[in-house]
Amino acid sequence: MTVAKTSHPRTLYDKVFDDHIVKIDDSGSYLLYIDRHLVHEVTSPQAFEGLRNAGRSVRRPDCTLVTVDHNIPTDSRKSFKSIATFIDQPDSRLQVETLEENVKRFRLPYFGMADSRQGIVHVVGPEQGFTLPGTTVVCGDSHTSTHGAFGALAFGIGTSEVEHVLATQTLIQTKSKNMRILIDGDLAPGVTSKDLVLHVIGVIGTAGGTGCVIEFAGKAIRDLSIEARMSICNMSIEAGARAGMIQPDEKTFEYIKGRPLAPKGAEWGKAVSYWKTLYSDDSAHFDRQVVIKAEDIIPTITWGNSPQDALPITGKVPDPEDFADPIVRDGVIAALDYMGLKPNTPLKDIYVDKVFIGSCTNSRIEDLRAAARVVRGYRVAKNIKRALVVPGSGLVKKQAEAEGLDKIFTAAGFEWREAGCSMCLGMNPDILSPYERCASTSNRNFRGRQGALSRTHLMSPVMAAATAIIGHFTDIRDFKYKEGVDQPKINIDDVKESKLLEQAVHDEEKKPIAALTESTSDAEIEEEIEKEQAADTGASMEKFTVLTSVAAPMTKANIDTDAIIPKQFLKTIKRTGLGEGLFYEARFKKDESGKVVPTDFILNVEPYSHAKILIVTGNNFGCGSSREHAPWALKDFGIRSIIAPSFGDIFYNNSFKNGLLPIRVPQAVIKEKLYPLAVAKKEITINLDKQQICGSDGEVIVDHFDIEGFRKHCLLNGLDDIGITLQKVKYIDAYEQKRKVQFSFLEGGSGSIIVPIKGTKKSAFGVTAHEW
Ligand SMILES: CC(C)[C@H](C(=O)O)[C@@H](O)C(=O)O
Ligand code: SF4
Repeated sequence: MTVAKTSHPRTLYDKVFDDHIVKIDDSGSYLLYIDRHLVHEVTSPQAFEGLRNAGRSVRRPDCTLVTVDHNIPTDSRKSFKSIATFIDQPDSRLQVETLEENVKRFRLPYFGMADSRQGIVHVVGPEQGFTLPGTTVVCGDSHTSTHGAFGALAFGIGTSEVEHVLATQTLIQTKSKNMRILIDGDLAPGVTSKDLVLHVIGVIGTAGGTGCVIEFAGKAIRDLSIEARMSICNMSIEAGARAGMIQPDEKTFEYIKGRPLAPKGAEWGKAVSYWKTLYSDDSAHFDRQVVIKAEDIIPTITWGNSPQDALPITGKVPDPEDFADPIVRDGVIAALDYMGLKPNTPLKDIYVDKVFIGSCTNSRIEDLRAAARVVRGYRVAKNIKRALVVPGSGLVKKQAEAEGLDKIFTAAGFEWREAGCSMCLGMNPDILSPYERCASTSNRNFRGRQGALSRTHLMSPVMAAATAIIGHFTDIRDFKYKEGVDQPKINIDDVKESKLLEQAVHDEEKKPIAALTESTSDAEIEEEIEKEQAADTGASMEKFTVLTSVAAPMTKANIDTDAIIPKQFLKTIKRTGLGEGLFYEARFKKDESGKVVPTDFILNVEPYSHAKILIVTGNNFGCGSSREHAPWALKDFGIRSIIAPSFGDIFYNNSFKNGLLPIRVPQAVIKEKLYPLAVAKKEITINLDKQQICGSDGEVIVDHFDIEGFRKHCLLNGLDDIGITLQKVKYIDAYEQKRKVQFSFLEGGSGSIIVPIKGTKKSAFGVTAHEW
């Protein structure tokens, strides 16, 4: 374990980072130990396949926790028997079944659909006490940033990195910059942490936190509950940050205490002593600081297709005429057109069709309580076609039912669903129809996110609930709550929550093992393991040396990974064949007869349909979701390099793992030199070794672009970084030995959860993860 550098003042992020360094590479990249790895069905199949192909195993099942969330229907599970009979959509079913196969094959702690503890990964981790202060937490999901609310360093990773963590329990990382957002003062009544984070993103923009870990600090943050803090860190990814963090405090410790996977007995005291050291020192250096007055924030909603399109509810739909920059103006025109909005319409005059209360941002018990208080005694407005409440986990659902919230919602005309991601991105059947407008408590309003041509407006649970009742966007501060004694009761009782958690552990341990997907027998698994272990180890990646091609020009900013590869293509369990889905919504449309036909999108036009390079003038290419399907789709289409002023952090990382070279070039150089060449259909040449970009006549356009040494080395030589890390296994062993002593309270992890495997040799009732 590298000794923490204590000689100079450090930030919270610096401290957690330092405590996880396994090894610093000669090129300056860090091998970081990962304490907690959450896994779901969408981003893991290809990672497990990679392990199997290389004969590798999961290094720390006890640091791993698996659940299903994205693909599962949210219908009642009263008649649930198995995935095979419950999930109708074949590709969703295959993804969940594949996860169950992998859980069996690698003996991993798992909350399946029959387990009351199943839910959205980012709700389940904290709820179980798996997420702890000062830990490194990762998941193949961009909203892993949620867990930073506990003072954890938590970030989303791509599938190649999921595989890396499964195999090595480490990740190769570079150090991010430190950014602090200070929110002083008090939030006004009716203003929630969701308004706060939407306001922040409105101020700093979706690229505002690029390259940084943001620490949220100040009185307004300290005053928030832990669940409210989670909503803030959750959306730090929408601000472009690698992660969001909040200093852990007494409220944090109180929240964690007694949760099933939290440290117990003497380990608890040891943990708290360490957690109390996790704060930014007084004179610690922040590369960037933004100060916001809490009093300036009023209930906020979004109007466009980027979370930065946030406005106070008292505002009006923007007018393109007010924007001088042509890229921004065109973006506003396109967003208004997509969203079906007229400039200068007061936001409060906009009617909606559907309301969604759920997602990893706002589906916890406090969110549901707050929304229930709004709807109590009312009925949803006549124009509302559907209003859904989707609790974040089975246990949140039980808790809400114990408090009577479900009755309040159903009496008002809401549907009360089972836990999952649901209409946040509609990988399950919960979607909007084309042109439907939704008031949503989720975190992304990208085009097509909630269904093809869907229109999403982000807001807090109380604002969404009030919209459902009034029928159009409403300022919650003007809303008349019905608090009278004649109203249905909400029985808030926090004691019940810990009882429910305890009870769930007890019940689930006693239950007969749920029937997991059974297509592979245990004997077959054993045979497979032997074969795989005898197989060759070490995968490799396509080399990148010199690339010459025409380049396809694009001008948009904030091209998100939902646009690069929409959700319907995420249901594959393979890495290949995704080229067909690349920029699907922009590349294809339906003609009058309903036939799908190509549009005049740049990649459909010769010679760009054969371009190997993309040149993008707008900032923040690849922002949003962690889906590695985005670089897979680009690669499958034939693209090998993207040149842009800036990139989404996770997309940038994921590209390198797939032999794709993202190059950051100043916007002015792109606009003045590279873009004109692309438009003129001239070839350009990228030389990775020289770090140069040249024009078709050999003229040097970019003399020296930046790329980190380690990444360059891997790309030039086509090296698989899992193989490289495994050569350093003695350092990982040494770190783990020291961790056992210094951070003994992290041992155990998810190890006490019974792995639901029927008929294994170990026990007829399953095995606990630590036995393996
Ligand atoms: C499926 C997953 C890769 C994705 C993410 O990383 O965010 C999803 O959770 C989302 O919200 O778009
Ligand atoms: S953002 Fe939505 S889809 Fe992604 S993990 Fe959260 S709830 Fe699931």
